[in-house]
Amino acid sequence: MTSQAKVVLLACGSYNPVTNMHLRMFEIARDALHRTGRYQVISGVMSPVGDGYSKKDLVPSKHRCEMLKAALKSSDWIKMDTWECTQSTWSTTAKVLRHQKQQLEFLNNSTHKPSPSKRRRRQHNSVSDIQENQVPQIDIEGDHVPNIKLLCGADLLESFAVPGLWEEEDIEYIVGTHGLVVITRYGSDPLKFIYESDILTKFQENIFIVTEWIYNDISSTKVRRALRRGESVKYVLQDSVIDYIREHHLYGVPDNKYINHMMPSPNQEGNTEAEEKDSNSGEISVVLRSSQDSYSSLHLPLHRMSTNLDKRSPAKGTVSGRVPCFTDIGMLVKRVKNVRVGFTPETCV
Ligand SMILES: Nc1ncnc2c1ncn2[C@@H]1O[C@H](COP(=O)(O)OP(=O)(O)OP(=O)(O)O)[C@@H](O)[C@H]1O
Ligand SMILES: NC(=O)c1ccc[n+]([C@@H]2O[C@H](COP(=O)(O)O)[C@@H](O)[C@H]2O)c1
Repeated sequence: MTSQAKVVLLACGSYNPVTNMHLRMFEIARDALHRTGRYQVISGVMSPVGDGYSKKDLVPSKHRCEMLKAALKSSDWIKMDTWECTQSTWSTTAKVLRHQKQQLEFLNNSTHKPSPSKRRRRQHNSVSDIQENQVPQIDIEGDHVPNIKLLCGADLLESFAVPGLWEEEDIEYIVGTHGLVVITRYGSDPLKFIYESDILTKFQENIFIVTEWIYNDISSTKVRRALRRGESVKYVLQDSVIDYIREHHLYGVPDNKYINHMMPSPNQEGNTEAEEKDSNSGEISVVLRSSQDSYSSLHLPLHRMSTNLDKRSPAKGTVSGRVPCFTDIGMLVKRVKNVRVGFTPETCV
């Protein structure tokens, strides 16, 4: 029986924001590699691009990392490495691969896992609270350093042909030394693309194309567009990511439109009280009527409101005519399930 080659899958991307498809790519790739019987995938690493990458609508890496961190709670084998996004300038993918390779060699040569040096700790300060994820925990057994393969969508492979985007020597290093696992994407024809490229044909045996039969053309661009328009992205992103986006008002999420689509995930329910304590700028009580026609009141911290209420003199009381828009109230009570708001449009200005 031949021994299986150990593989680490590395995916570089903007993750702006991370989608379920970014996570699924790892599952699809691992299944495909395992099916061959030749590989054992021991870990997955996601490396978010740094802020120096001048891509339209790229939100700061601090947010993208926090969203990734939240999303990766659902995986026990995919980790984030924040090295790339804490560099002062944009790092090419070849450079990220070199760094990952060094890390693995270091791990392999030492009996102890590396602890971040003081310098690294300083570098990571800008990305709050994600230190525990910065060095992916990879268990290496045996003498062989695992092979790192770049995991990507077919569009990334096809971007190799964009003039000036990739250095030829980088492509040679990525494909020749490491290898690619390419997930098919709508509208792409990776086999034809490889056929048309001399350099890719040369290293063809290092390119593993995986057809995603459960076709899904989620992209972060489409997600950002939906968010901007106040449309639902539930089941496209992890609930924790949706929660984060809403809390930090990323991607132009409207405060007050189509709010039913932005209902909180179950893990956010019950937060209201904590947020009240948070508030140092007063609160407002909103009277609510449940479907059983019983009434309850909800105290809402003013600093969460996107209304014209005068924060300098917050008066505790019922909603008054100073709340500018009915749907703002919908926003305010969004954490209460099965409740109809028991006030009238007169509360709008
Ligand atoms: N639906 C998908 N199918 C296959 N690969 C995908 C899919 N979505 C993203 N990828 C791949 O995930 C990697 C990281 O994606 P990245 O966040 O940079 O792109 P994206 O989701 O296409 O974002 P954007 O729309 O902002 O360009 C890339 O290799 C990309 O090809
Ligand atoms: N020359 C290069 O190394 C090169 C060029 C373009 C994109 N990339 C990387 O590809 C990933 C995805 O980029 P896009 O989101 O622009 O498709 C990013 O991690 C980016 O850094 C690398």
